[in-house]
Amino acid sequence: MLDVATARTRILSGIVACGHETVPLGSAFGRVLGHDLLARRANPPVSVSAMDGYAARAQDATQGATLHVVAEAPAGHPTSHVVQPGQCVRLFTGSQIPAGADTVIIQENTQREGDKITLAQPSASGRFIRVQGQDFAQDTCLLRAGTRLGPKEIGLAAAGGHAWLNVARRPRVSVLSTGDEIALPGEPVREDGIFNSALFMVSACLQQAGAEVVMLPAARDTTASLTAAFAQTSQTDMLVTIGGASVGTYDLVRQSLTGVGLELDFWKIAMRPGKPLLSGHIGSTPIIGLPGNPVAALVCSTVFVAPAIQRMMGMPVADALPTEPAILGADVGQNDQRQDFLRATLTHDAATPDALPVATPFAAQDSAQLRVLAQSQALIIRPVHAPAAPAGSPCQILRLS
Ligand SMILES: Nc1nc2c(c(=O)[nH]1)N[C@H]1C(S)=C(S)[C@@H](COP(=O)(O)OP(=O)(O)OC[C@H]3O[C@@H](n4cnc5c(N)ncnc54)[C@H](O)[C@@H]3O)O[C@H]1N2
Ligand code: MOO
Repeated sequence: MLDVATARTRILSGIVACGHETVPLGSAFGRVLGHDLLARRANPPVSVSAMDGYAARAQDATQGATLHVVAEAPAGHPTSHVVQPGQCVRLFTGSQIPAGADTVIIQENTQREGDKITLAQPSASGRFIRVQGQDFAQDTCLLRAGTRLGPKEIGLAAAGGHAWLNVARRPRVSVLSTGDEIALPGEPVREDGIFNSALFMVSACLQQAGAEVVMLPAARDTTASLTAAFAQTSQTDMLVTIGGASVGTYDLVRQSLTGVGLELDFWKIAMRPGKPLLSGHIGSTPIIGLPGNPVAALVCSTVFVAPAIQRMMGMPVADALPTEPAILGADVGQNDQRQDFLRATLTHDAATPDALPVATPFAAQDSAQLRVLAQSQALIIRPVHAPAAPAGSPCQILRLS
């Protein structure tokens, strides 16, 4: 069976980036920048006050000095007055610093009487002034191509004067669950029926990665039903199936996909959970067949499918899994020929906050146990044939979001 690292590399190597489109800034959250973004102008565009107070010449702003208030310049209403010796201009946070002034005296440090202020403290040159371009100069590269746009990146793009952004098109991913026993939550369900947790869980994982997900109605365990469902997916950038991937008589996904032109890359990998994973393509469309056990479906989505979607959007995704070091919180036994991904909690020792997190595996590791999965913050990765390891040993983890 193929090892996990090779399977991931092979899946990612078959991914081609989607094209770009231009979207309004207000719709750009979560998207990935197509080009480097340069500042259209400096921020701040002129030197402004960081406080409510008075602009003056620092050499006049000595303790006990009295200055003449000659103008008022609210933010958005600059004055053309040039500050002369003995003068000051009343201004507010964000007001442009008038010519001639090089310091701001905060109003708490002044006593005002009519058009005169007396200073309780001196104010040095440059004090409380945000100089032009303090944040960034015009044409500074604010964000690199491939950056995912979260709230702070959106704010930076706005500050740089961008109303529209060139972003990667969101890959459209069809997600098809299979199985005669599967019912949608809320639907009338047979006594032996199983709610379709994997469809919603996998779809959420892929949406989090940036995909536009099309959830198809579940296919029955027949070649005819599966083939009819595949016919609905022609306008898709990727097809992800759930279930029917194993060796049972009614596990018909692989055969049915072959009937509609699947070129299989691999089927079955040395992974637990996730053994019957299938990868290939129909024409230029990547096809991933996830195992039906819902925990296996999510673990495989996290390890293989979400990074493939991120690569389609031009994000930098390494072939290697983004693992981190941790300390085992419980003894673990010897591993067999499948790389294990143990559901685990993560805790941090408050006494030694710089220490590695402690990853404690749940005793229950069945790949149908969604409650254990929901309580897990990470997967402990146990290499193939790893020897037994006691609590306190180093280990590698993959964080779950
Ligand atoms: N003889 C063998 N049996 C199995 C093997 C094997 O190697 N030899 N592999 C096991 C492994 S590992 C897995 S994982 C499962 C995967 O099987 P399938 O991909 O064929 O999945 P199904 O048989 O369709 O379903 C398995 C299990 O998951 C439930 N399920 C399916 N879809 C959903 C869904 N959308 N939401 C929630 N639950 C779902 C289904 O009811 C079954 O209980 O095969 C093992 N067997
Ligand atoms: O992938 Mo399966 O869940 O290993 O049992």
